[in-house]
Amino acid sequence: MNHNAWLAALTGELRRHGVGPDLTGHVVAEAATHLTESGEHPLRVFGPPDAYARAVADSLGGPDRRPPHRRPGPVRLAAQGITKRYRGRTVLDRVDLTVRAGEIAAVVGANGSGKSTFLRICAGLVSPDAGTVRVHGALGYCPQDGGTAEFLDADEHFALVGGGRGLTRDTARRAGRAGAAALDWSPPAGTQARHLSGGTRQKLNLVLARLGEPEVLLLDEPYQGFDRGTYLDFWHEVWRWRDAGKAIVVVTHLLNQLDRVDLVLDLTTPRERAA
Ligand SMILES: Nc1ncnc2c1ncn2[C@@H]1O[C@H](COP(=O)(O)OP(=O)(O)OP(=O)(O)O)[C@@H](O)[C@H]1O
Repeated sequence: MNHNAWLAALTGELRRHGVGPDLTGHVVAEAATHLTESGEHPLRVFGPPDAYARAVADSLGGPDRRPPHRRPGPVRLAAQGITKRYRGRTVLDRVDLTVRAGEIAAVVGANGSGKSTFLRICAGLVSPDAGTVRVHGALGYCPQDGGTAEFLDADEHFALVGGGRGLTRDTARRAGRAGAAALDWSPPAGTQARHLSGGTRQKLNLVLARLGEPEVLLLDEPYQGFDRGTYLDFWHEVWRWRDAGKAIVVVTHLLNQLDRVDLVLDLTTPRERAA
């Protein structure tokens, strides 16, 4: 089955599973972009179209809904009045978000609405033109892509990033391997990151973001390339972290019903909404 046949089958399966036309378009476009960029085979990355469509449908509120919301704790992330312009175009216009310990916030919006830019500003990687970000506690950031070093294997990543967070080599390796196991991944010793599939590199990114148990987690579409089982494992992990008192921000396209999270920041502009 080639890319186009797989994408056509995915479109049909998503509709058959009751996913609306807009979201189906988003999901198929995301998958197409990932396949074009990675050059990987769809069956290897996403599995059969029916299984992937079922995972997406589940994420929209099947039987596997989030557990009850616990009482949130102190403010961990406070972004106020965030404004960013690129080449005279306003990408973010006075955006506010406050996330407390024990809360999950989703950042949603159309392609190019500034979701990644907002997260990068919260992570301190990009300066806003106006506004402030205050983070209370350590911060872990999982980028949409990149973020791994081509010639290092998983254990070397754990040691390097863990070392930066005050963990010994052994502790970092144990924590990294436990995080990987929670995503159903056993990193092979000696396999450099450049030889991992796109989805597995994202698992590595996610595990690295969590090393040292930071209080605030910023996750930029971390599940791209995950198969269905890993995608569901991912949400169970996010809920576990939330219940352990972490403040979590997830950029996502897939959750327009958003019943798995506590807060939603929608960056769609009124003009885009009217279009
Ligand atoms: N460093 C940069 N220089 C110039 N323009 C940029 C830069 N970074 C982002 N942009 C522009 O800002 C806008 C928002 O980009 P961003 O990646 O934050 O959107 P997004 O909502 O995350 O998109 P997507 O859903 O496609 O991932 C886009 O028009 C993008 O081209």
